[in-house]
Order: sequence, then C-alpha cells, then structure tokens
Amino acid sequence: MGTVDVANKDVTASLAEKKPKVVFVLGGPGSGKGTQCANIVEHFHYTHLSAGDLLRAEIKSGSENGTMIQNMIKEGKIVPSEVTIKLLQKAMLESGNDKFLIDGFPRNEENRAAFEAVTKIEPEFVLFFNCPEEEMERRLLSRNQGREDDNIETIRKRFKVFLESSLPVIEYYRAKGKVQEIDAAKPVGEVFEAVKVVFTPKAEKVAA
Ligand SMILES: Nc1ncnc2c1ncn2[C@@H]1O[C@H](COP(=O)(O)OP(=O)(O)OP(=O)(O)O)[C@@H](O)[C@H]1O
Ligand SMILES: Nc1ccn([C@@H]2O[C@H](COP(=O)(O)O)[C@@H](O)[C@H]2O)c(=O)n1
Ligand SMILES: [Mg+2]
Repeated sequence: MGTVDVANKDVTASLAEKKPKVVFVLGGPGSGKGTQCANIVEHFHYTHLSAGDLLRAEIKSGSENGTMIQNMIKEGKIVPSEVTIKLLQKAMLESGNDKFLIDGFPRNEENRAAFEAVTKIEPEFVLFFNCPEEEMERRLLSRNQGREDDNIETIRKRFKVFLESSLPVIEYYRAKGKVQEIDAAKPVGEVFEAVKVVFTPKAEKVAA
C-alpha cells in the first residue's frame, strides 16, 4: 500500500538521523539472551528490543498479521523480514534512546540483508551466547512463561532453524571480526561478568 510505504520511508529517514548504536544479541533458543539483556539495560542504559517479544505483542494487538505470526511462531519458523523490521524500526523511534540491544534478530540471511538494506544500520558488534542444546532444552522446558513454542516438539524445530539459518548469520559477522562470544552455559551471574567486560569501555578496563 502506497500510504504504508510513504509512512515507512519517514520512519526510516527519522531513524537514520538518530544514527543509532545497535548491538545484535544472538544465541540459540533458551541461551539466556533476554535474561542478560535485562542486566545490560540496568548497567549500561541500552534499550532492549526482543524481536520475538515484538512479534508476540503484534499478535496480541489484533493486527492483520497476527494469525500469520502466531502460526509461524508455533512452527518455530522465521516471520518475513518486512514485518519484523517495521516493528523494530517503530520501537527504536518510539524509545527516545539511541543505543539498542536487538535480541533475536537477524535470525537468518534474509533478516540480515533486509535490515541492512532498509535501515543502512551496521551493528557495532554481535553478542553471541553460545550454549549446548541439552542445557537450552532444560531451560526452555522449565521456563514456565506460558509461551506456545516452549514445548518439546516446537523446541526441536527451533533448534533446527537456529543451526541451519541463524548460525550462518553469526559466522557472517565472525568473518567481519564483529562477534563477541560468551560461554552461556555458566550460571547467570558468571555469564554477566563476561558480558560486562565486553560493554566496559577500554579506558575503564585499563584504569581498573
Ligand atoms: N545462565 C543461566 N543459567 C540457568 N538458567 C538460565 C540462565 N540464563 C537464563 N536462564 C533461564 O533460562 C530460561 C531461558 O532464558 P531466556 O528467556 O533469557 O532465554 P532466551 O535466549 O531469551 O530464549 P528465547 O530465544 O526462547 O527467547 C529462563 O527461564 C531463564 O531464567
Ligand atoms: N527475527 C525473528 C525473531 C523471532 N521470530 C519468531 O519468534 C519466535 C520466538 O523468538 P524468541 O527470540 O523470543 O525466541 C521464533 O521462534 C520465530 O518464530 C522471527 O520470526 N524472527
Ligand atoms: Mg528471549
């Protein structure tokens, strides 16, 4: 639709003016992305945008895309980039901040290329929470947040999508020297100690 496109051009232009600083937060399902993002927000004043949370909110809002998104999430599939990028752009503009943790995005090559083409934003770096599948499975099965995709059948599909579609994106950024990898199998506090090192400015590390 013409009006939607015009509106989105405005959003894209307004966002480009802000020159936002973006960190992509990636890792398998249940690796602890959301948990650690909450800690980073508290200590380093970023705004946390979880692509999955934005998609779940879109379902709840009764949007025309709601049923499609719900079906994709139930199957552990990746929603078309156009939908997710519009939600991310809107949330970034509305936040008033200029520093963002984008959690669970880009999830595949289509997400990555479309975000770059539409927003022209290159991430500062990619925070990759590396965790063995057995540990992620244990965490997801005891998360108890009522998520429709936290059942063993969907979890297995999500792991497959992570291996086949999301890991190549991490490797893409690794080849560009942009990946900060964290051992996410450790307890929450220990993982955050490693995360803090990544976010602490170099000058402060020398002084400490
Ligand atoms: N280091 C950890 N050790 C043990 N449990 C953890 C750890 N980090 C997170 N958890 C727990 O594991 C579950 C999944 O964590 P979280 O929601 O942060 O993962 P996620 O990567 O955002 O997952 P998803 O991709 O499904 O959104 C939560 O119940 C959380 O409390
Ligand atoms: N870029 C994305 C991110 C997520 N999804 C869908 O949402 C599901 C849940 O995501 P979480 O990050 O909260 O685990 C995910 O399995 C996808 O179905 C997406 O399509 N695109
Ligand atoms: Mg999450």
